[in-house]
Amino acid sequence: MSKKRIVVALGGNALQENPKDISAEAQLATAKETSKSIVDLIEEGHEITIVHGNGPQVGQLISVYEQSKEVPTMPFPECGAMSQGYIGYHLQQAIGEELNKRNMKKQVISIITQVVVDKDDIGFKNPTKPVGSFFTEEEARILEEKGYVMKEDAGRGYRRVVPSPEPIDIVESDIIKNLVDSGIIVITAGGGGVPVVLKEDRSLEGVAAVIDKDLAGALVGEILDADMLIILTAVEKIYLDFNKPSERGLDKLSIAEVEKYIEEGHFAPGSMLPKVKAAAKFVSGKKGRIALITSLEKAKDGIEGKTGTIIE
Ligand SMILES: Nc1ncnc2c1ncn2[C@@H]1O[C@H](COP(=O)(O)OP(=O)(O)O)[C@@H](O)[C@H]1O
Ligand SMILES: NC(=O)OP(=O)(O)O
Repeated sequence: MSKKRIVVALGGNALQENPKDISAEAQLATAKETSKSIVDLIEEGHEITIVHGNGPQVGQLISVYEQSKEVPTMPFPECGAMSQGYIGYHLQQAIGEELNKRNMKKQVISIITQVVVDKDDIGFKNPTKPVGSFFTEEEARILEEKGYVMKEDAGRGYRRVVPSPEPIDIVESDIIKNLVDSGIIVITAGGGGVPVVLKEDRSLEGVAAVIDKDLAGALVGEILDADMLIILTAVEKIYLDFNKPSERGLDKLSIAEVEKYIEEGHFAPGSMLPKVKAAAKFVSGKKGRIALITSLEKAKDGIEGKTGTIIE
């Protein structure tokens, strides 16, 4: 298998394996497990850059601040940056330890990343990104009365949804490229990056939103001119008729098929839909690129073409 430049987008289960245990200890333990699969890929000789989600964490941070009577509410971009910081710290420590255990001399660093969005993005008018914990329908109705927008999330319960504008550019892109070019494992655009808008005077301003990390992963892949985007989530493959008796897994998808199946409504918004869109976007950027959607445990088999869904 030829050595590839790969962007790996880590899903929620790579960080909070059990959504009911959101403690720092549990997240660090999960990050240590996740690191084994990541370092397996590095050991194969691939150049790996990591993007990770923050949906549960950023939502939990926001609600803690909103409920506190002692401290002022912390704005969304700051909570996004905090989530990048502590998730990056867990992954950086876990991957570093796994590299040491295997006597590998590679270095790993996480970067607080700002991602530019359009202030007029349609996503600001229509919140779609699920964040925070899962609630029952009854709990969701009470939260709606407090002014939250709540939506059902792919059959798993109700979650708060927030605006999710498209990522346009990465402020730190040159630094990321230089680090990756010099062989460093970079953790970047965590939680899709802290969303910022570029003002007329060229200054940046954080905005209340959460960018989809898979779309941010596609952008990181574009900036690094990566060969492959791997989206690791809780399912081994993409399915048609997901969760229905007629469910069937897909091994390979062309861009035309992605568009057809999106049209037919096979991919849930806020979960699988942004993943297939991100994969298609990355692959459409340049001939020869491929995207893989599979589970963390199957990442190595997926790269070898043994499982997962390939988009090409
Ligand atoms: N067509 C589909 N095929 C596979 N999974 C799907 C499909 N539609 C929705 N899903 C759901 O999407 C989930 C992945 O989205 P999500 O949990 O938001 O990702 P992340 O791993 O990034 O946190 C899967 O675990 C599955 O429950
Ligand atoms: N920001 C983001 O896409 O997070 P999740 O993958 O955790 O939803």
